[in-house]
Order: sequence, then C-alpha cells, then structure tokens
Amino acid sequence: MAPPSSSQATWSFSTLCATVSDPDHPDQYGSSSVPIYQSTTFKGLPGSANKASEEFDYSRSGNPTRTVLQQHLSKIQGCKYSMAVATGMACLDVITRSVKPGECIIAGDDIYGGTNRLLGLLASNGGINTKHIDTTDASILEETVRQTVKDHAEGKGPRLAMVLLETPTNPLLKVVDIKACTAAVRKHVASVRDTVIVMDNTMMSPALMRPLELGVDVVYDSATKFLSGHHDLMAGVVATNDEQLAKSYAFVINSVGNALAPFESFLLLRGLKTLAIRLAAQQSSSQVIATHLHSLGFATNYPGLPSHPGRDAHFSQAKGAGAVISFETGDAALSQRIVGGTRLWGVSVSFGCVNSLISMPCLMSHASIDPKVRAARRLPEDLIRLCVGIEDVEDLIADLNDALLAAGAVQRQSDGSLVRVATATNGSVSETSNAVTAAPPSSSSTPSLIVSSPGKVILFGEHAVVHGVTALAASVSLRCYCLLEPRYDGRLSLALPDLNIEHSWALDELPWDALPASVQAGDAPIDLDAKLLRRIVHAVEATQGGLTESDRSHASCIAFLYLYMIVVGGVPQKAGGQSFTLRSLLPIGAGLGSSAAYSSSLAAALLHSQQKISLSEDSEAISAATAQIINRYAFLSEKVIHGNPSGVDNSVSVFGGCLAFTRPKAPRNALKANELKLLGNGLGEKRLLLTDTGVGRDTKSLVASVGKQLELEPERVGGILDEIQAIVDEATKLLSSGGDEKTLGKLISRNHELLVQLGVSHPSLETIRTTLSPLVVDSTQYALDTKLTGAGGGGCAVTLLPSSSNAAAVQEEAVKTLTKLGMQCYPTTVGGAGVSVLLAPETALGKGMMGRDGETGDVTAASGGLRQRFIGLSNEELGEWLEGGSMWKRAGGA
Ligand SMILES: Nc1ncnc2c1ncn2[C@@H]1O[C@H](COP(=O)(O)OP(=O)(O)OP(=O)(O)O)[C@@H](O)[C@H]1O
Ligand SMILES: C[C@@](O)(CCO)CC(=O)[O-]
Repeated sequence: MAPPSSSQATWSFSTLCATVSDPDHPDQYGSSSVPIYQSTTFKGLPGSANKASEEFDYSRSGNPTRTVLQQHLSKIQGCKYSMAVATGMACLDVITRSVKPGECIIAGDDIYGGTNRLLGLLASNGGINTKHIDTTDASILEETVRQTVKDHAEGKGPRLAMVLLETPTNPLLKVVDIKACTAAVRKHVASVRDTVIVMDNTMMSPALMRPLELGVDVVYDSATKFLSGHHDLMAGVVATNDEQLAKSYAFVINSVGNALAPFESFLLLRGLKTLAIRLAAQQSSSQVIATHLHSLGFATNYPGLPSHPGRDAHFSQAKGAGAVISFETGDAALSQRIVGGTRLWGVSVSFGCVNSLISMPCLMSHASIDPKVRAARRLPEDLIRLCVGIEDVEDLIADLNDALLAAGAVQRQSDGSLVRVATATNGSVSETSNAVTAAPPSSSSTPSLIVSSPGKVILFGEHAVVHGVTALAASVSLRCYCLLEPRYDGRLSLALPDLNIEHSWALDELPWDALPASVQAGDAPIDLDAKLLRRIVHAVEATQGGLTESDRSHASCIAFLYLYMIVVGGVPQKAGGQSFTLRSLLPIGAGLGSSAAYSSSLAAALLHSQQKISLSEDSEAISAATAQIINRYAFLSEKVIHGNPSGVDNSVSVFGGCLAFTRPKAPRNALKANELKLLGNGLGEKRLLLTDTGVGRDTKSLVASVGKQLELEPERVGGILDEIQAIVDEATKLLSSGGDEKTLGKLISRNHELLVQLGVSHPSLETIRTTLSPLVVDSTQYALDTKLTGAGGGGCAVTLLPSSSNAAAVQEEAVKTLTKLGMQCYPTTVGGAGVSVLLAPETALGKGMMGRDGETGDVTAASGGLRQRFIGLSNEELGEWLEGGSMWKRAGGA
C-alpha cells in the first residue's frame, strides 16, 4: 500500500512500466532487478537496534519484493493503493468479504464463468444474492438500483452493497459505458460507504483503461493475463484510491493469507516492464484479424471494428480495443473443428499471454455456467474466442485460414481468395461476405478414427525369411497410432510429427489417370504397379518442395499416396478430403517394424474410411478375414518402403501375437493362412529386453545386400539359410513345449553368429553382446544371450532375460549398464493385439479428453482439440491416454 510518487506523473505509460524504482525501498546493493525476498520471516524485536526493518516481520503481512511490486502497480495504475494477491479470483474474494449476509450485489449478465461461480457460492453459503442484468444499458442498471434501494428502504429487500461491472464483457465483447453506469448508481446511492462500485479491468488492463478515473471505487485485474503476459504465474491486483477500503482489503488479505508470494511478485514485476509494448503488438494484430474474420462474413465481436455497436462508448473510456476477439460460425460442430484444426493458436482457456490462444467458451472458460443460463444470456454455443499474442500476424492469419479451410468454414476460390461456406444453421452470413458457397459434405461421411498397430521383434529367422526360411516373431507393446480426420477443402494431408513433416496434396492433382484398370474395377492388388509408383514418386518430388530419396519422409509419403490411391480407386468427391496424422512410439528404422506398423495403421484407417472393410459396430474383435485384407494392403506399402519384404513384419503387426511365418513360395501370391502359424503364448511368457543402439540403418539396403550375396555365393549363403531353418525348427519345438530356456538362449546366440556371417551386424550390436555376457549381478555372472533383431546394421538387439527369481535385478542391471553406453532400452512384453481400431475417438476418449479448466476450475468436456492433443502429448502420455480407451476393436493377440 504505497501512495505514488508524483515526480513521474508526466512520463508516458511504457516508460512507467519499464522503470521499476521505489525510493522508499532502495536495494542495499543497487541491484537492477528487484531481488526475490524468499523469506517467511524478518528478524528482530520491534523497536530494537538489531531489527533491520520495522516494516517487515512476516511475509503473509508484508514482503519487500511484494511491496516494491505494489508500489510499481500503483504507479502504472495512477492510483493510491495496490494490493497483490494470489489470483484474479482471490481479488474478488477479498472485495466481496465486505458484503454482509443478507445484502445484495448487482452484476452484469455476460460475466466471466469464475466470477459467476464465486457469486453463486456467496448466494448459497452467505445469503448474498446477485441480480444479473444487462449492464450495457445504463438505464437498466439505474432502474435496478433505484428499485433495489427503494425496496430496501421499505423493508422489502436486501441492502445494495456492491455493483460489479466488466467491460468489454467476456466473451461477447459487449461494451458497458462506465461513466453512465457510475452516474446511474450514484444517483440513488451517493456514497461509497453505502454501495461500492467495483470493476473487473482484466480485459483492458491499466494500459488501456483506468476505471478509477471514471467513477469506479475499486478495480481488480487478473494479473495472470495481460499484466504478467507469459502464462507462467497466477496473480491478482486490487486497486483503489479509498483509504478505508484499502485498509479493509489489507486486513482481509493478511487474515486469510492470500497475498502474492515473493517469487510470483518478482515474475509479475518482470512481466509488467513489457506490458505496454506487448499489448500494443497484440492489439494491432487483433485489429487485422478481427477485420479479416468480419470481411469473411463471420459475426465478429471486437470493439475496434467500425460495425461494433459499442465502439464509440468504448473509445470514450479506453485507449484501445484490446486483444480478445470472439466470432460465431453458426454451427458448434464446425467451431470445434476450427478450434481443433489450428496449430499456432493454442487451444486453451485464459488470455493475455504472448502466445495466441483459441477456445470455445461454452465448452471451456464458461462451462461452469448452466447451459440454460448461457442460453438465457444469449451466449452462443458456437462462439469461438481468440486471444491474440505477439506472433507475426500473417502467420496467425495463415494458420487460422488453414483451420477454417480444413473445417469447411471457408473455401478457396480460383483467384486464391477465401469465401465463407454456408451451413444449414448459419443463416446469419453478413452482407460483408462476397459470396456464399454450398455446404460441405456432412462430416459423418468420413468420421474420425484412430488406428493403432504394434511393432514386432523377430526372435529367429530375419533375412533368411526373405528367402523362404521360417521366422519366429511376436508383436511388441510399442505401437504406431494413426489419427484420421475429415477435411472439407479437397485436400489430403499427411502429418508425421516424428519426422517433423507435414504435407498436403490437392486431391484432383494426384495422378488418377495412372491408376491401373484392375484397381478401378475394385480388385485388391498384389503387386506394385510400376507406372503408378513412378507417377506418385514424381508427384511427391515435384509438389513437396524438392523432397528427394534421401529424405526420410520420401518413402513414407510415397507409400501413403500409393495406398490412398489404390484404396480409394478413383477421383474422390472434390469437396472432400482427409487428414492423416501418425505417431510412432516405436523407434523408427531400428528393426522393430516401424514401417510395418506405419503401413498397417494406414491401410486399416483407409480401408475403413472408404468402406472397403466393415468393422461391425457390436463386435470387439476384428475378424481374421478383415485382418487378411488389411494385411494385403499393408504389405503393398511395405513393398514401397522396403523393397523386398518377406511379409513377416506386416503380418505380425496386423495379426499380433506370436507367429511362425513362412513366405509364400510363389512371391506373386499374397499371404495364405497356412503360412502364418500362431505359436500361442510361447514367447509371451519370456522376458525380453530390446536395446536400440541408436545406429540408424535402412532395411531396404540390408535386405538387398543379403540378396546379392545369395546370388553371388549360393552355396555359402544357402548353407547359412539351412542352418537358420534348423534353428527355427528346434526353437518352434521348444516354444510349443514351453521349453528349456538355456537351449533357447544358445539358439539365439547361434542365430546371431550366422547373421554376422551375412554381414548384417554392427560393432554397436557386438558391444551389447559382450556387455551382457557376462553380466555380473550380486556377484553372480549371467551369460545373457543376445542377437540383432530385424534388419540389423545397427538398430535393435533382443536379449533373452532369465525367468529366475532375481530376473528383475538382472533386467535392472542390464538396463543401467546399457543406458550408460548411450543405448535406449525397452523392456517389453510380447504377443499383444495386432491392428486395432477406435471408432468415434472423441466419444470413446471422452473421459480422457476431460480436463480441469484452468480458468474456472471446472471439469470440462472435450474442446475439439483431439488432433492437438494427439500431436502434443509425449510418447508416454500418448500411449497411456489412448490405451486407456476401452472401446478398441482388436485383431488377434495372445
Ligand atoms: N511413424 C512413422 N512416420 C513416418 N514414417 C515412418 C514411420 N514409421 C516408419 N516409417 C517409415 O519407415 C522407414 C523405416 O523402415 P525400416 O524398414 O527401414 O525400419 P523398421 O521398419 O523400423 O525396421 P525393420 O524393418 O528392420 O523391422 C522410415 O524411414 C519411414 O520411411
Ligand atoms: C530383414 C527382414 O527379414 C526383417 C526386417 O524386420 C526383412 C523382411 O523379412 O522383410
């Protein structure tokens, strides 16, 4: 509570913000930044010589960092008293504690959800009722005040203790004329001692508006917003010029203990220095963005727009229009798609941050208001709120346009301009829009879904399997996930966050004329079509800004387009489109079948969305026949990525479980059922450790090099292949009889030696072998058997862990030792489900999509951010979130 020093009265606002100096509290070392007094207590007996400061003894009551902050706040707010508390809501708590049970409050009807909730609490627990009225009309306020005062005088109603105003309102940006309102109140209650006029100034901040100069008695700000500006702290500020009120608030703050902590005080002080410059940038971008939305024909609320009904009133009391915009689309589902489709705009509650945010108030910040009340207060369910940050405005508009296009809210015309699309419900297209095109196809024709497929570990027979030997392999718990969502702009997009890649193609620019006639006739192809492949390679290289074969996403994009074209089988509806986003929890290109998991996820997603397979609504399992079709297409994609795959990887990925796999004799034939033999859970009971050497390699070239050796040295290589087949036969017997671990280990080591002879090992793999054999745990030596798995040349090794009583200690030691060598370990379970599909993910994951709303504290529903969440979560979080969904339809597995 420091009265301002008047010497700086002539400095401009930005200078005041940037200049922190409190002559009453000079720093003992002259530090340029105010130190954080992270101390609860300050020593010494009051009045004694060793008491360093009479002012401070306990940080709840007073702290030097907070005191300097409060002095700075008074300076920039041009007021006498500022108090910093824990949050914006804490301000209202402090202020409303002076209202007594049985008294009443008048407040606006378009107020922030958190304010609404606290007022509700006062009503239910404190007998303090609030009348919500339209404060944008001062005559309504005057009449309500008059009637309330009269009723009270006649003993018929409660005493009016407080009037609570907010302008512009949040989120509808309606303007309240402050001077007219304060005059209306004072006409009937002359003194602040009777009725306090309070104003929430968070939407404007003192940079744009000073309500104390307009007749308001108390102003508060959620400093979590513009004042701090970085969304890294929660704080609130109460300001007044009235000494008596200031004293009573200081008493409450000290009593309840919600004063701002020292570190938060420091952060807020730091944020305040840039308030002027931040808000200037945010506001200028807001004007451009609001104008853009308005010119597209969306009903846009922003006081800076000439069409805003409260514009004159607003600019008579504020210096600028602020950085919050809201607009309506006419359709809540459309709004959800727009919000979920942005990349730069973070889907989040709150505002005032340097980063731009987008939200749907009815689902988020205002979800705590009863839907019926929201409807009565005319808060549209489709309303989107934009909180503009300091990013480049062109980037913000480009991102917003992309989301509007992808959601089907606008379409691009041949001259490049955007035009709003009419929907069944948006009859309110404004005159500013030049043209309104036809509605997009219904989103139900291509609903969202998530597909997941596992990677694999080959225990025996890699490489040899390409040449007819049987391989033993099992699915692993690490999986690839594919999110498929509809688009409405005639484009197909592929986002691969693991490779940092996002590409899109116009559907009508794909080489549809190269589709083989058999595909167009609906046949499921077996071989790659060379001509179609060439044209797709050309399309990828030409359209994707010079993507070349050396780019990791080159093969991924080609395989994707190839699958897309042959599954769709002909030019799709122009207005349609689809967006595919894939995330791999498997290390990519490390021998664990990442390409097969990618291929089978894509194949299943595409086949389902094009109704080429039917996943019946009521069955939990994906049938073997359906899996067979998915596998056939996944194999084609594997051929694109991998050259000459045996089919083992995609078969394990699709069917799951533990398999003995023999390649069909005639390579032209697709996989036959009898070439896949389920090994029950034989492998599943074994403990396996997968170790990624981190050495990158490429399956395609390693497979090709073994093929070349076989061609040049048929006898030597043939002998190796025969010995691998013998190993596989013996291992198959052992596994089906739950057999002897030691022998299995020996077979693993021998298989590895034979792979060394084929030249597909790598020094890093040999390091793992020598590290783990012997491994000393509790002075016992363990000879753990290890081999490369998959294509080798680096990538992953698989180690058989003993199932002895101290298996966990052995595993722990192995992981510790290998991690020290820079390797990444994945202790894994094997034999889980194959390809799995989650239909209607928004509903299925409903529980997981709920979150505690940071603004209101309420549990909120999904915010349309499925894709953002899918991309934004860490690997571990993504796995946990998606596997938590209980409505997966799964193929196979042990
Ligand atoms: N999540 C993914 N996103 C994009 N591309 C992927 C993804 N997963 C795999 N790929 C593609 O697969 C390629 C890796 O396949 P590759 O066959 O070389 O390794 P792998 O499948 O992990 O190992 P292996 O075939 O030995 O089991 C990548 O270069 C990329 O083209
Ligand atoms: C090396 C190889 O045998 C396994 C790759 O995971 C190749 C294949 O079977 O397709």
